[in-house]
Amino acid sequence: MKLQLALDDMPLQEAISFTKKVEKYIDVIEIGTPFIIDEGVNAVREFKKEFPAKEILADLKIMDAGAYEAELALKAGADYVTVLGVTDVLTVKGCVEMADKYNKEIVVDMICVSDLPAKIKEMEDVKAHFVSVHTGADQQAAGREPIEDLKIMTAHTKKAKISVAGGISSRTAQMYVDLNPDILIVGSAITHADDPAAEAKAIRDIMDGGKK
Ligand SMILES: O=C(CO)[C@H](O)[C@H](O)COP(=O)(O)O
Repeated sequence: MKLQLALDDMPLQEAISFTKKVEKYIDVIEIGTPFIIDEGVNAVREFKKEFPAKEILADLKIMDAGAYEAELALKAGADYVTVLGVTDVLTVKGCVEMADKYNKEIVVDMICVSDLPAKIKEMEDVKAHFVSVHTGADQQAAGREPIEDLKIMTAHTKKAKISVAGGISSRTAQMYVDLNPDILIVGSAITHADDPAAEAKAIRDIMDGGKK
């Protein structure tokens, strides 16, 4: 199981300095959607240069022009690019074909997907590499969390790898780890912590005590 750090709300240089404080606990660095809106795919390029041993996810949340947009991030050095599950399957297909060309992977963000089992099947039919449970920031503010969707996801996914995001912290990580996703995604619990390294270590320790 990998730990993905989501960087959403820091400028580039601050995000690089921040990541140095927690890098030993994490496997994947996510250039989050607000971050990439602010800095562009150049942030992917800069992070790949600074952290060559880490995998980089570009959280583009692609909605159209799948192949073209995915290639922008893949060319910049992304190991993973996200596309939205709510979009047309043709867009996902375009992303997957482009990622395969680069030998990289597409993560389908299932935010706002209402029929998860049907969408999982559709995504697996086009050979999406990952399906990702996601309770968004606005949904979290209304008291929602991703645990029930992760249970549905693990029950219905046959081939794709699974990641999960949405307000996960050291307080809640165990119940997600128990469901054995391939990637656990944590953003604000680490980036907004009083002691980010301690929070990242606490989550890593829970993961290392769980299934790998
Ligand atoms: O994709 C995102 C927001 O759209 C976040 O990066 C993701 O939800 C992880 O952050 P947090 O742990 O704070 O929820």
